Amino acid sequence: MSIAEVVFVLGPPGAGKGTQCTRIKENFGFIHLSAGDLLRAEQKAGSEDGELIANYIKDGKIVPIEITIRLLEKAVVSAGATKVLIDGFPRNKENLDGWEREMVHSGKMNTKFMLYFECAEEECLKRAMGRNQNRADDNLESFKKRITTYISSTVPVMDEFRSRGLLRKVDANGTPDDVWDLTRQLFLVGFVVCILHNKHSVHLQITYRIPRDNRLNQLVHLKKGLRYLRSITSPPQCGQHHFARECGLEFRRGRGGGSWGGVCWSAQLLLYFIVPVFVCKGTSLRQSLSIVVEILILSFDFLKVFNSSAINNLSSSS
Ligand SMILES: Nc1ncnc2c1ncn2[C@@H]1O[C@H](COP(=O)(O)OP(=O)(O)O)[C@@H](O)[C@H]1O
Ligand SMILES: Nc1ccn([C@H]2C[C@H](O)[C@@H](COP(=O)(O)OP(=O)(O)O)O2)c(=O)n1
Repeated sequence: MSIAEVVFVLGPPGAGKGTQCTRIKENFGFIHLSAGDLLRAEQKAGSEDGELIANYIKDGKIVPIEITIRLLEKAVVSAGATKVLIDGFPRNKENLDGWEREMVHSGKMNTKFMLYFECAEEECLKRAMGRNQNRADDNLESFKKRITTYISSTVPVMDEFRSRGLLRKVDANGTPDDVWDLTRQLFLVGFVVCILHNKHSVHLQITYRIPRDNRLNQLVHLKKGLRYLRSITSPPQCGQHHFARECGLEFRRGRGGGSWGGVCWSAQLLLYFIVPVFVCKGTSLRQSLSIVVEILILSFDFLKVFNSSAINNLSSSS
């Protein structure tokens, strides 16, 4: 069986993690595991850890990792899933260390990235109080404790993912539909290809959809790819006027200056949705097409760096 690819989902209590996870599950074929739900179910099933779990949850504290990891592993294995969302985990350093020790280093699962739903505390409180799921911890006193635990224990774990370049932040203050619009973009990775040809040349337009986070790494990768492409094709023409400049790999300095901070906003916007257009000219159509194939292979490689499994949209017309 292939190794499960895991996306963690975090954010303050009541931010709407579960709500968005349901949509991700329906649209992108993930299974959704909520660490909190698994713990609550274990408690209700009357397990020997039941009382301990109940006390931790009421006090807004984080249950010891041995219990949580056992439940998570069992759920992933029994679902036989390869794309897994784990909501509400890792909640503290102990959770993260346990996960890496038991799951990652043992080769059982791969961590893809962490999705972070950022939402104002008052809004979270309002949502949690209106949740109506009869939860023992959806009261003001428990909520305050959960927020305190979130700030002291969970935020450092998110910082760790940020420093690894694996944190994808979503503004979760809007309506569920607004938040979904932002969330889905992070999973839409792929490219659309349009091929037009005549006798000797092939006009190839590739539209990439890549996540907005970690754009600088993408830019570096893209730079390498484009340099290579320019060596095998005529210089790429550009579907978007800005792109010409970016293909030339000149960065305008942002107002902030500095080395990384200086990469300008337009480059960042471009990386969200890139439309390079290549005119592939060979001595024959066959030769032009072989160049096209090479570009496509490179495009796949390019996307592998992000979420190759999510390549979801490949079409061609001629
Ligand atoms: N964007 C949103 N705007 C308003 N209410 C929301 C939003 N997202 C979720 N909710 C509601 O807020 C409550 C908490 O959402 P939930 O997904 O359970 O949060 P979490 O899993 O982060 O604790 C639920 O009643 C849900 O219907
Ligand atoms: N990794 C985890 C996840 C949840 N828990 C416990 C402690 C949390 O306050 C409760 C509820 O978590 P859940 O993710 O369902 O809810 P909120 O995001 O806090 O609304 O479960 C835990 O101990 N360890």
